[in-house]
Amino acid sequence: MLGTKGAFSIAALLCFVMILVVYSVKDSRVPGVRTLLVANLLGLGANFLYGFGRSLHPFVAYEVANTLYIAASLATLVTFRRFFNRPPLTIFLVCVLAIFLVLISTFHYGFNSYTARLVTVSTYQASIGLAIAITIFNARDTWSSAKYPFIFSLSAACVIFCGHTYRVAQQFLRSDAPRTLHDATEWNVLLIAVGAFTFPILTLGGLLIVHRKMMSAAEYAANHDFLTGAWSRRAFFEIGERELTLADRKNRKLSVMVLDLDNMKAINDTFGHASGDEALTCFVKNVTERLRASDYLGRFGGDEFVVLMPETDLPTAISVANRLLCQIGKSEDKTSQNGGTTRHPSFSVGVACRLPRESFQSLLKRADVALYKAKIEGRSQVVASEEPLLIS
Ligand SMILES: Nc1nc2c(ncn2[C@@H]2O[C@H](COP(=O)(O)OP(=O)(O)OP(=O)(O)O)[C@@H](O)[C@H]2O)c(=O)[nH]1
Repeated sequence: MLGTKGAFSIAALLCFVMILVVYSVKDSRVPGVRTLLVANLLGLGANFLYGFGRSLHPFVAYEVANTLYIAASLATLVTFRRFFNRPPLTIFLVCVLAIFLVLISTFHYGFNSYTARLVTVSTYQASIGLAIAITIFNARDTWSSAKYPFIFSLSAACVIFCGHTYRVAQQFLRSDAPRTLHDATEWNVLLIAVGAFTFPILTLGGLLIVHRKMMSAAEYAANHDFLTGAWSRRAFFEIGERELTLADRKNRKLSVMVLDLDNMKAINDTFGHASGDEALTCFVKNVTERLRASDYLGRFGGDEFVVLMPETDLPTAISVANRLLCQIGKSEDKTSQNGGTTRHPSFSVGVACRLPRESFQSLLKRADVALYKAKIEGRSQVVASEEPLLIS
């Protein structure tokens, strides 16, 4: 049967392995990774001292070991709060650590009681397990479609809460409750093993979350334009083909509009490239705010954008384009927060509604031809295409 020293040694080894793995994602830019690294360093020290510190000075065996353990779990809590952009509550947690240290010293030097120390440590650990579980649960709206890393971590935090609560209860209920940390009764070893192993397991959950966040960031970068956040050309085509199939199946209309900012070159040449960038970003934000949630705005390149409007016929698409032009294209240039001026260039729009069995490329081409007409007819206007083109 595994003894308590064996359990602490394995837990220390697991923390060491976790350090090596977490270190490999330290440059992932996911907030919380460095705190997770610190948590495992502290956990490694705590488990080592719990296992072998009794041969050292009592202050190291009791105060230092317990403080490292609690600091490790506080750092884990901060990690999970950072994962979900919650404030780390550093000052509050430092106060918790100080109170803990005072209590442990009191139950060591003032009134030497193993039970009192056990209750203190396990109550803290149960509270931290609960706090981590609540943090993960409260952020469920931000869990991506792949929920596994979040459910895994939530379960590990719940096991920590239940395990430590059970340990405290058993200390009062059982006649053979342990009198020292290294008491070799089966249930003492079992509970210590559960407590010691769940933190590396929680780290594993954290790593799964980091991995998920890295994948989400990569997916976002591949599918969105870096400057404006609009859908990338590639993603827009994928969405277009999907919506086209859907429109066919449900026998619904599908419209697109191609929007091109007027005289962007003049803005860049007169006010600088940064001003041009800001005009593009501002344009996307303004258009997005005025579209339905079911519409898609993509950047096709330069100052040309495309909007895909499912379930929209031509008259509706034209009125949407005119509304956008009226509300955004005719806005005055505004003084921005940093004292500069945000340019609101006007734009030209080509609109097309899908003809029966028409391909997505042909639909886009017709809208593009209509845009060209709008440009040569004087810009800042909407032109609709009704002519089918012979493109398959
Ligand atoms: N600042 C900035 N400018 C861009 C970006 N992409 C394209 N442009 C500029 O947008 C301009 C696009 O030129 P065109 O569409 O040919 O012409 P235009 O000046 O907008 O004039 P019309 O479209 O004919 O009204 C070029 O000067 C590009 O340098 C970008 O990401 N940032």
